[in-house]
Amino acid sequence: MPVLETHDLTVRFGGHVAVDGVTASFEAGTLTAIVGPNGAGKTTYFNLISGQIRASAGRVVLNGRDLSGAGTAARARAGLGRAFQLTNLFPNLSVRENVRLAVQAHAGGGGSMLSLASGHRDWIAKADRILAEVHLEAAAGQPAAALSHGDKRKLEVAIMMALEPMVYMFDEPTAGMSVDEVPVVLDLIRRLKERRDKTILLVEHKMDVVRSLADRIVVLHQGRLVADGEPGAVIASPIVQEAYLGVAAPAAAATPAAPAGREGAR
Ligand SMILES: Nc1ncnc2c1ncn2[C@@H]1O[C@H](COP(=O)(O)OP(=O)(O)OP(=O)(O)O)[C@@H](O)[C@H]1O
Repeated sequence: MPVLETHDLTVRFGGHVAVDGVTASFEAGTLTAIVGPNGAGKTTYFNLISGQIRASAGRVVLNGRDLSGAGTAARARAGLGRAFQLTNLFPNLSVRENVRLAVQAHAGGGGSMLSLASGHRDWIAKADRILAEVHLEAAAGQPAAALSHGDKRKLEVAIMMALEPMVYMFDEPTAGMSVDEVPVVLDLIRRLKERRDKTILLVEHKMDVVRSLADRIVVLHQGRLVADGEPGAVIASPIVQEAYLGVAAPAAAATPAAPAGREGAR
């Protein structure tokens, strides 16, 4: 059974259909890259899945459960994890405390004083394990606000890992990062993928990143799903060739809205 499904997912902004009847399903242990020209509807599709915006029509189903009427918090509790919202961080708390709070929230941290005390040790131990995984252990005692942009992103991934979602959604994970920070974040995503039990969705403009990480590519164009499949076949398809590589598509194919090679500007 797929972990996540969208059925005919659609949103209209005034007369503009930003996401138009997108039906797709995503299995555990797979990383799907969602690509398309600027304005194709990729971020809006993410917003519809995570509940940031309400669909005009269609459904979002997680593990067989229809979440279409649920808000963002309920969707997060149900197992949808979205990275890089930046609102997740407590800037004045330490890096470790930020992760510990997420571990505790996931554990449902209540109970007696005794269980709270032992729970607290376990939560910190788990927070430290996660910080080691994302290579932030050396910064554990620093306030979150003191971190570099790249390290903040790692901390956000750590917080998301602490919440143990079923689905990880990354919207341009390397945007705004320095050259030396990029491989660290990509390595994090690669290691999440290697666990084989998570469903990962990645919006990404850089085709080299997509090629190196994706098991599958979904192409959106003017809000519609226009290609979906194994990376080699999708990258070779006329619509992707034209949108990303500047090769003219046959007359029958739709014309992408963005100039060729636009992703290279990111
Ligand atoms: N809240 C909104 N109100 C009105 N129009 C919107 C809103 N959000 C997105 N849009 C429009 O919907 C379309 C899809 O936008 P979206 O940001 O999802 O595209 P994208 O594929 O993520 O683009 P990019 O690659 O540039 O980030 C665009 O035309 C955008 O202007």
